[in-house]
Amino acid sequence: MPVAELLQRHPEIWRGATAHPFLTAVRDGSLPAGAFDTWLVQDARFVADLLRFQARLLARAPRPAQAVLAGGLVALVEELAWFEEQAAARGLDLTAPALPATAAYAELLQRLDAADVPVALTALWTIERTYLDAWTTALPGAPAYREFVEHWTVPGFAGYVAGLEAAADAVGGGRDAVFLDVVAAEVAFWDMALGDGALGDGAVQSA
Ligand SMILES: Cc1ncc(CN)c(N)n1
Repeated sequence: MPVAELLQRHPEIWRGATAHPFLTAVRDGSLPAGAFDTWLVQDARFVADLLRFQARLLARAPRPAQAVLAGGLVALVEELAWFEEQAAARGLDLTAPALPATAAYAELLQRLDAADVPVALTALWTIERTYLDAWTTALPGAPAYREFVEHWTVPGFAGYVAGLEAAADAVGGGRDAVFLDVVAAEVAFWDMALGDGALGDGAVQSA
């Protein structure tokens, strides 16, 4: 099954991850800066975890998937530098401990080291496709967050996600279980930033 079919097979959980209240609040400007900052610090940790996962996946990837994975690794290193700049500008401490959703996502990535390559590639495509579609939902972004929304919706990122899709399809990806695990981890990650009730009671449940 092509990986893109997974989106149609699981529309509700997909919508929960890509039209989350965190994203609509980024779009309309109602997201408190503190909730965004919590999310930003945790996402920097996630990117570091993803870089390690992807490096391990590249080491065992089939020849046709190497270029897209290697290109993605370089982009993640640049992304980490960008997070460091943003954190410095906002006065954030990137050494803050991982919150539970971040730690759980890191554990999922570690478990995927033991999964076969089609499953791991499906996971990586799901991670990046979810992120792309989520930030697309937040377009154009309220002025306070516009720079971030624009950063994660550039055509180059969409092209990278398309490359991952082709790599996953070429090895027969399209596995429901790992797709559902990753999307659940993405939902939990958005929820985490709203965990202190940043948008008021019931905001997370209304996803
Ligand atoms: C939680 C999450 N998921 C995905 C991405 C995309 N690299 C990210 N930065 N953070």
